[in-house]
Amino acid sequence: MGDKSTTKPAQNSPYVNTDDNVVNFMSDNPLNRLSHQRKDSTWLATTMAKESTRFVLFSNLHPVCIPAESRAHPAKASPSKQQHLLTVTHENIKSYLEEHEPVVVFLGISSQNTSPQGDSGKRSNSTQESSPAWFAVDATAMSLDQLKQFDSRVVLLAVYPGMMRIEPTDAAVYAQARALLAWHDRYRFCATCGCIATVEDAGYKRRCTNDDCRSLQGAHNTCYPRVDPTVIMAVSSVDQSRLLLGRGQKFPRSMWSCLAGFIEPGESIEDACRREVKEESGVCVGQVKYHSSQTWPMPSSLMIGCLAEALTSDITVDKTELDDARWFCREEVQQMMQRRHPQGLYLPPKQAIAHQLVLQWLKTANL
Ligand SMILES: NC(=O)C1=CN([C@@H]2O[C@H](COP(=O)(O)OP(=O)(O)OC[C@H]3O[C@@H](n4cnc5c(N)ncnc54)[C@H](O)[C@@H]3O)[C@@H](O)[C@H]2O)C=CC1
Repeated sequence: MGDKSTTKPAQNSPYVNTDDNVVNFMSDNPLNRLSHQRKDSTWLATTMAKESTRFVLFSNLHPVCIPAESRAHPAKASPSKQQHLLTVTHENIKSYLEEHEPVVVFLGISSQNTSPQGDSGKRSNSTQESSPAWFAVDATAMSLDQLKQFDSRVVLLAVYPGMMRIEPTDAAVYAQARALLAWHDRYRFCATCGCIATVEDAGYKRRCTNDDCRSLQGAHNTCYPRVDPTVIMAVSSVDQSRLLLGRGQKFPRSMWSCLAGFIEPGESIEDACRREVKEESGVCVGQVKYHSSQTWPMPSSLMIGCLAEALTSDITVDKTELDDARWFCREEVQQMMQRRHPQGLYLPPKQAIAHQLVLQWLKTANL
């Protein structure tokens, strides 16, 4: 599906994915995950203890961040609201690890030129080593005062919209770490037999402690981190002149977005798009084309972004799912995109795949 050579749109389709490399926010992870090292406990222990190794911290699944101005080049700093993940050394958190034995997840090894930013200023000189390793730590048992001892400017970023403020260079690392820590937070017990399940494979597996448990035989999805595929689609009207947008019940009052929903077991992406749009808005959808994807670690979605064509136009809103749904003409969509809509209506920010799908629709709609 990700292979663009196999996803070329049909001739005469108005949808042409002009961006060969769609890189959404939280994509393009700069870390090499080195999955083959996850079972090597000796290597992991040695790597964790290295001076150059960096630990990112989460408290109640909120990332511990510092303002982006702390970059090495303040002149190029982003607006002050931007945040970096705080990183600390093994020396900084050794006693916390020993005392609390928190969940620790190995994230990967950074290459020298692409490592995420956001050092606390208190870590050791990592430039001596070309490829520092990165780990994520559940630091929930640390008080805010303890966290502030690493850096007095630390903040805990809320999930949404807080995480939109994470610097793009750190965003994929945040997503990887949060998705895994959120999984451990909810799956402490074996889903097959209910016994305690312990962390294995550097945080990428949980193992049931009951020797008779069926989850210990074969590949069991109860042992591995969840990824929940979720479709999100920009639905174009039959004549391509309008876009279908909806308002979720928990959305800010004036925000509209693409319709979205979880893929059900045994369902294709295309079928899920058609079902979700029909259920939520009553609109029938025909052609569905893949556009791009976005990890959405709240807690474990993989957003599969599509461009779709409606076959019908009458709308019947499912009020249990949506507050409202309606067609918007191109001019209105542009006004919403540029935040100059007369009624103050707007779209999700550029970090959300919904925004990118609408942008693509604006670029390619055949008007
Ligand atoms: N990145 C983006 O641009 C956007 C992301 N999203 C995300 O897409 C996801 C789905 O959107 P909505 O349907 O509007 O969410 P929602 O939160 O309104 O609906 C979720 C409901 O779906 C059901 N459900 C079915 N399978 C589920 C599963 N595997 N996990 C959790 N709930 C499941 C539950 O009843 C739940 O209440 C949400 O996580 C939302 O945050 C939604 C819109 C834009």
